Amino acid sequence: MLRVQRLTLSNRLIDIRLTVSGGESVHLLGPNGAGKSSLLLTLAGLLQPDAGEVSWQGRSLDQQSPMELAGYRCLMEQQQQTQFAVTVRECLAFASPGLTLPEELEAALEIRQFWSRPMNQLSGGELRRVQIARSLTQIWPAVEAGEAMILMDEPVQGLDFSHQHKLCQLLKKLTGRGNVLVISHHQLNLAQMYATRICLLKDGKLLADGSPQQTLEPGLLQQVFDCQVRVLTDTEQNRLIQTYLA
Ligand SMILES: Nc1ncnc2c1ncn2[C@@H]1O[C@H](COP(=O)(O)OP(=O)(O)OP(=O)(O)O)[C@@H](O)[C@H]1O
Repeated sequence: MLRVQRLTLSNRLIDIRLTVSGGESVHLLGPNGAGKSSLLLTLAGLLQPDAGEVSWQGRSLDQQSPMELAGYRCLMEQQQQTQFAVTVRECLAFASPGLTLPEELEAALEIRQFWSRPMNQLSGGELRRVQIARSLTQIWPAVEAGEAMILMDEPVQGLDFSHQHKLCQLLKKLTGRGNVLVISHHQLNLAQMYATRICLLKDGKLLADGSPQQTLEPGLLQQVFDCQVRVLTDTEQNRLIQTYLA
């Protein structure tokens, strides 16, 4: 279980409280600058809060060495620069020496076709798929055991429609094993399809935390995004579809 108590980080995060149990998939939504990346970095133990605490399985991250954290927690950051001409194979081998790419990662991310290509010659979406694979392979034993904390900052950015869904289906499968997922992005439709919970952030504050039905609600979305949002329901699938009204 991931637990966040009264987390404050300058004016970027204000009194955030959050508990995420194994098997939950929490999607962070909010406008640019809301605090999603700051929250993910703090959950990962990479940013030290001014106040409050992040704990995993009852132990504060402060009590854990970088080595221990690296065994069960991954963070795929939003901006990942690749200046080096290492191949995809070398990049993955560096992240997880001796590990062959798990078949279920390949099925969703389809990166073997780039195996011998230099990282700095991939397209934006291709590179993102490799970066997702690298993040997950780094902690693969914990993922397989259902004991991982998977943090992803806008992993769907740049992915085509099909790979967005393949990634979300993969993550759903992984949380089904008991792993914790906290992911940020800007796709309301993906959130309604794949989130078990949605957290709406604005100006560093957690404005709402609940199921897709509770949070993808026109009044709340208007408050968060400062624009009118119409929420449509696909009655055949019993799914919500959100549409922005100009
Ligand atoms: N290194 C930093 N030092 C100080 N302030 C920062 C830093 N990085 C981001 N901020 C500020 O913190 C606030 C939250 O930024 P953050 O990157 O967490 O937002 P976000 O919700 O992830 O935004 P986006 O959707 O644009 O990625 C913003 O006001 C931003 O300008």
